[in-house]
Amino acid sequence: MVTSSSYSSLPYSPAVAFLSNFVDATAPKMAPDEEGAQVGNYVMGKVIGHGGFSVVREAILIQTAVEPEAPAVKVAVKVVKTQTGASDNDRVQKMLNKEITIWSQLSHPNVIPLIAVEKLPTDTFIFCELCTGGHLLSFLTARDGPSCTPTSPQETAVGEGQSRIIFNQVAEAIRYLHEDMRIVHRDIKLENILRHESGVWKICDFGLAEYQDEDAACFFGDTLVPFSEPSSPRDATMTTAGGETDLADCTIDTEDEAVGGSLAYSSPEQLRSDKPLRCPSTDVWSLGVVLYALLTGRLPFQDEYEPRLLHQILNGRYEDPVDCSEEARELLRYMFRSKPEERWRIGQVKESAWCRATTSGDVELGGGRPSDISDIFSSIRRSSQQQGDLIIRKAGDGI
Ligand SMILES: Nc1ncnc2c1ncn2[C@@H]1O[C@H](COP(=O)(O)OP(=O)(O)OP(=O)(O)O)[C@@H](O)[C@H]1O
Repeated sequence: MVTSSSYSSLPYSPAVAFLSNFVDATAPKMAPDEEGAQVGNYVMGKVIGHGGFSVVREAILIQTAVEPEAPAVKVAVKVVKTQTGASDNDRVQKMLNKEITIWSQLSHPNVIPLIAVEKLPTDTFIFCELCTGGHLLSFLTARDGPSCTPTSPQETAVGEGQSRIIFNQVAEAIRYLHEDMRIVHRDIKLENILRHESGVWKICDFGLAEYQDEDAACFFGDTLVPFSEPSSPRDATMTTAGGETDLADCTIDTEDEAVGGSLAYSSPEQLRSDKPLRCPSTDVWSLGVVLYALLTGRLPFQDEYEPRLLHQILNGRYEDPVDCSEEARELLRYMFRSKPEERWRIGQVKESAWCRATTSGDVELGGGRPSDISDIFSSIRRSSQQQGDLIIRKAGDGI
């Protein structure tokens, strides 16, 4: 009997092979990164996002594009030029390869799965699960109408119940990276947290991710520097998470490779370091910035004048969100401890009173109930498996 799996070893489905007989060989060739071009088993669709060196598009699995009865399988594809035009193109390509290596090892319901990679002479195409619900920044700003700036959320807090659902999902993704995979993300921010159509929140962008540095002084895993319980942080309207630091004490290297990530989310130890840190405490700080934005609709550390912003971060100065529960404010204080060895680890964050609490608002957000979520996760996993395991192909491998 002929089944769809009978064709799995062929580069194209029979329908595509048949249609290709009618292609005009003299027609001008389409660039592979244009809408309508075919790359691997996908047809390029519209642009849905932009990164520093990438364009992100929708793409449709070819089998589903030419077979009208089949439901269209859409994915996202990040396209990075082989020659980005940057003076340090070699470094960009090296970082891209690192991103692919790390991302391809990940498998978690709150992490966007990588599906396939196609390397052509002109571009690299990274196919991954599509999240049609936008990023967390747009989710927060959309609640306040069109007057919001595109770079920071406004005073549009989503309420503690909804914040907890979103935050617990993101924190679970970070726990998986830190504890199960020993990886640090290093670019946790609202724009890198995307909403799947099922309502589940997932992290993306592993462009700065790295394996944890087990020898680094700031790594406080079980076997190295034992975690010391911090003394109770103070409770003040303007919270200061550490002693005063003078800007002159710090080395601020402005090169991407040195600091990396977005300044408003950077930890004090990262700002003080002249090289990128590989310790999980920096992700916990950035996650604290995400939590603060969820609870208040504002970023905790923001100032148009960069030296003042650096000063706020280095001294851990933020406005205590007095309208929030004491449990939420306590969690923020421990996530914004200036000394990384005093900051809560991700496991402690997940075990905090605020994360474990339940309120009536907890079931309101799409896919919020644990039983529904696990159903969604297994169906997503099934659909990802149907699309096949990760394939990395280079030009010349029969593409
Ligand atoms: N899987 C996806 N589904 C839907 N949209 C996506 C997806 N991946 C990325 N995007 C969109 O594209 C944008 C850029 O993606 P991404 O952050 O991965 O690119 P990048 O080149 O690493 O960016 P940056 O330079 O900011 O690090 C995201 O903010 C998001 O809006």
